[in-house]
Amino acid sequence: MNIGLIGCGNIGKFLLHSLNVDRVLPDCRITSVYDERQKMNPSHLEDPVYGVQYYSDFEQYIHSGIDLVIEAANIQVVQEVAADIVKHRKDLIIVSVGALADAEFYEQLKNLSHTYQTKILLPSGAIGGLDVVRAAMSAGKLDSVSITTRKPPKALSQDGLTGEAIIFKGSASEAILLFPQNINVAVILSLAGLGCDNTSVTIIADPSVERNKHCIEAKGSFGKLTVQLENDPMPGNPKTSFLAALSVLSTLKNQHETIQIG
Ligand SMILES: NC(=O)C1=CN([C@@H]2O[C@H](COP(=O)(O)OP(=O)(O)OC[C@H]3O[C@@H](n4cnc5c(N)ncnc54)[C@H](OP(=O)(O)O)[C@@H]3O)[C@@H](O)[C@H]2O)C=CC1
Ligand SMILES: O=C([O-])CC(=O)C(=O)O
Repeated sequence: MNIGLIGCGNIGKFLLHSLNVDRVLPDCRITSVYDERQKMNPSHLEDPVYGVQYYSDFEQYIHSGIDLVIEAANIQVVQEVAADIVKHRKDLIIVSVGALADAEFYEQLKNLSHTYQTKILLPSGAIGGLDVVRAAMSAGKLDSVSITTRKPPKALSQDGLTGEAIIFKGSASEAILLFPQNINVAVILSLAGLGCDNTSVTIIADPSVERNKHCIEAKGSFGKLTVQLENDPMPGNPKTSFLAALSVLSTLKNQHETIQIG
């Protein structure tokens, strides 16, 4: 499978290395990278390290023989290109899932993926427990869902703190507007469960932690779920957990499995 990538930051570079150098999924290879900000002429450039071509022209990129696109850039990029990707009948993995907190945009993409018979895949990212939340939700057995995220101050632009500080308390809808690079996890949790307006979020900057910690709690007539994660951050971006990058590989791998677990 030929993959198109958008976003060559921490997650993107990890994917390039894992898929094109380590060949962890031998059938999958990133062949094309898109960044419309790069005004190149000619509009594509070959990368000798990863063997990919870079495109700043969307039409050339989307017609470069790719089967699926992975977005690992930011929410704005999802808003700008996701619909066009689906309209070109390419499957799409969205990592900046915060873009889908906009219910109208979410519905638009859902309808397009139905019309154009494509799949939009949303990795679990830096958290777990979504299987339980979805299962409870599917029969209306879910009453409340919350996530408490605790990160080192530098990840939240709160350098200089000497003690822990709650920097946000509210809904996932509000959280993703204020912390678009830090709380995509709250949006995927919301999409699995009660929606962005009904999922509670607390964000704490804590100088005593080095890992990104997420605590998910869900309650309903199914019982109670508590998931605690202590994620190592990506080396180049303290905001982003390594698990988020791994979850993209897992999503890719899962696509081809005939037996689906969970
Ligand atoms: N779902 C989840 O659980 C998680 C989601 N995320 C989200 O995943 C995304 C990627 O994370 P991460 O790799 O750590 O982020 P980085 O900031 O390290 O990388 C983002 C990359 O996207 C590039 N970029 C920005 N604008 C464009 C554009 N218009 N076209 C193409 N590329 C562009 C940036 O380039 P430049 O630096 O030159 O601007 C940068 O290289 C982020 O949105 C992050 O918030 C992260 C962790 C968990
Ligand atoms: O990687 C993490 O721990 C969470 C994160 O940045 C996000 O959800 O945006």
